[in-house]
Amino acid sequence: MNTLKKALNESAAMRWGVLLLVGFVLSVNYYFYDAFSTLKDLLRAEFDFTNKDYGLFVSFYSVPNTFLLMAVIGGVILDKLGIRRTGFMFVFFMAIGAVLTAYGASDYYGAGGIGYSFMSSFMPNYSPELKMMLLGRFFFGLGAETSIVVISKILVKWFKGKNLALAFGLKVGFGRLGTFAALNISPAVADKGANLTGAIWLAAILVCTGLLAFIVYMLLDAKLDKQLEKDSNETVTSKPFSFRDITGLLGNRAYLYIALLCVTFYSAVFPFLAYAPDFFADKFSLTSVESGKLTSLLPLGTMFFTPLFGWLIDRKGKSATAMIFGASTLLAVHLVFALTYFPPQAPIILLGIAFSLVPAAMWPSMVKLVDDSQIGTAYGLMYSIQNLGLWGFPIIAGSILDATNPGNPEVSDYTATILMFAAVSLLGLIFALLLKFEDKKKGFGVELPLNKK
Ligand SMILES: NCCCC[C@H](N)C(=O)NCC(=O)O
Repeated sequence: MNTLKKALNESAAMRWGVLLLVGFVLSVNYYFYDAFSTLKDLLRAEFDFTNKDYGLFVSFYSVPNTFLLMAVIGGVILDKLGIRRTGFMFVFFMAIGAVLTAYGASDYYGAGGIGYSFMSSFMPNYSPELKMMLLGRFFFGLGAETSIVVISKILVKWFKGKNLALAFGLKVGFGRLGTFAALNISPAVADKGANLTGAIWLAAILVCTGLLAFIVYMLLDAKLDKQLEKDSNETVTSKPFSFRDITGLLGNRAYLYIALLCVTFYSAVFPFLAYAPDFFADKFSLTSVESGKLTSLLPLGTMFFTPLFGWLIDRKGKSATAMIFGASTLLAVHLVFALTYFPPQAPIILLGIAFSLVPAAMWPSMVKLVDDSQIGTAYGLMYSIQNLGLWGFPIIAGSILDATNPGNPEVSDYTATILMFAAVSLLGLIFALLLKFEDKKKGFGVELPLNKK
């Protein structure tokens, strides 16, 4: 930099302001993802959604990221086109997807609005409403996952060398804030079905305001680049992308174990969360507002615990042990949910601890396993692998639920479904143990404090 003026990222106020802006984009992303879990019964009543239809809707988020490898490709595009253009494009996709989903659930569309007859013309087993909502969820997912990768890169740009780990922990906290808000606001706005479309439109409008927030961020980003005398194309990697980068990563056993822990652990949490309000409502005879509030204890706890555990792991290390502890707690909680009528508050708090420990330990551990030049590809690949689980398990859960509750009753027995989540958690525990053994054997230093590489 050849100017005496302080660059924007040198100002703490600016850095935390940027975190607030992009944190908001992440919050609305998570809000939309989770806004439907408390509406599951209302979707059944209004649009005749079976459990499998609902599972399909949840899972469509992951279709572009898994089958089109969009999270990996998004990472490569990010390195080529830079933060502003990639971020705008993918947050825009998120907004389009959210609006299409809300449109699919709207009265105007249901009364034969634009696209209704086309959506009625194929696959008659799926309603035109479901098909339009699936299309929306597809675009939303396409934009949402890569926008998380973009936000990670933004944090590195502004916070590298200045509380980066804390910034990452707070970033997860912003995501959980979105989930917490969705679980409380969505059922209240839906008002037992009197305003179902209003609740979905609210979620879509929030995503659109996220796009506005991102545009404001772009102005700051451009100013910072100008100050740092970068060209308008921003930082780009000179190294061309090669598929050998991916095979190389998968050949690293420690990376493979952490990716497999990622897919199994998150598959036993996010798809579970999509069913949790309905599960609690059915098992403990709660209203949708009460079960939404109960489920929201989970993101509420993780909002505070994740930055705290991140801060501890930075200083004390023990990441692999933290992942083992988190995965075993998840397994115990699912067994309690499936097999007992133990009051759910305590297990939910334990689940919150597990759901803070594993993310706080897992994501930063990557710097111990792969070279800095491969971090983007490593995260992108891990997201794509993770999305395979986020795609498959909501459908599997819905299918098990349909099979064990013939006739799509209002109150369902979730025992077999939750036992399936327990089995997935057990796999996660096995991968966490394998990671610890591999780290011990090869000496990556996963157990060491993060600031000592
Ligand atoms: N919004 C729900 C899906 C987010 C998935 C994302 N790839 C992820 O893993 N985020 C990390 C986290 O702990 O939320």
